[in-house]
Amino acid sequence: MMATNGKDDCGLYGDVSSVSADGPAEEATAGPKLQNGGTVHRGGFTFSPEPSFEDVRRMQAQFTDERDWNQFHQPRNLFLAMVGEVGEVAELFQWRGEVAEGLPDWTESEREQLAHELSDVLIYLVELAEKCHVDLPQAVLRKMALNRLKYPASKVQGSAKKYTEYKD
Ligand SMILES: Nc1ccn([C@H]2C[C@H](O)[C@@H](COP(=O)(O)OP(=O)(O)OP(=O)(O)O)O2)c(=O)n1
Repeated sequence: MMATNGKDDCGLYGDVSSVSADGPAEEATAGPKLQNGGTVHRGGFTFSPEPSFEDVRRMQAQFTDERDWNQFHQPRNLFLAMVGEVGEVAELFQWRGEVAEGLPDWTESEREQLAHELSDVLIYLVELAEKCHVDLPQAVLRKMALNRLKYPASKVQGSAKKYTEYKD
């Protein structure tokens, strides 16, 4: 069972009524059509349902407490550590040219290295959010609702233009 924040689990798209004082547009609350009991399958790949962000927050808090490292884990340090790990992800991609989805030309060892570096980024991101008191899972829901408002599917279909480039 996934851990919660003691808040109502309001589903994948949450209560986004706080997005706008005028109330959310229909597209913001509905979200994309979901298949197979709520999981969108794309390219045959999905994540495991666990651990949740809250699980990761708790495990990292335990890891740092056990080492008396919380004294070093202020927001700025965590942000810099996260950026450093993003740089390590960049190193794995640099000089390779374009990389196809699923990384078919990568060795198992290279894939595992990428999994490690992406995990480092996530671990620091989750701890940074914790130390800044950003409830990350709910913040993601609110931001995705905003993204759907900013980029209505009917308007931007097949175009990668920034929302500021649309005239109306
Ligand atoms: N002060 C620290 C040091 C490490 N970690 C944890 C969080 C990261 O998941 C991982 C980062 O460890 P390293 O700094 O050793 O970085 P790498 O694992 O990427 O090693 P390397 O830089 O050799 O690739 O360990 C942490 O929480 N706090």
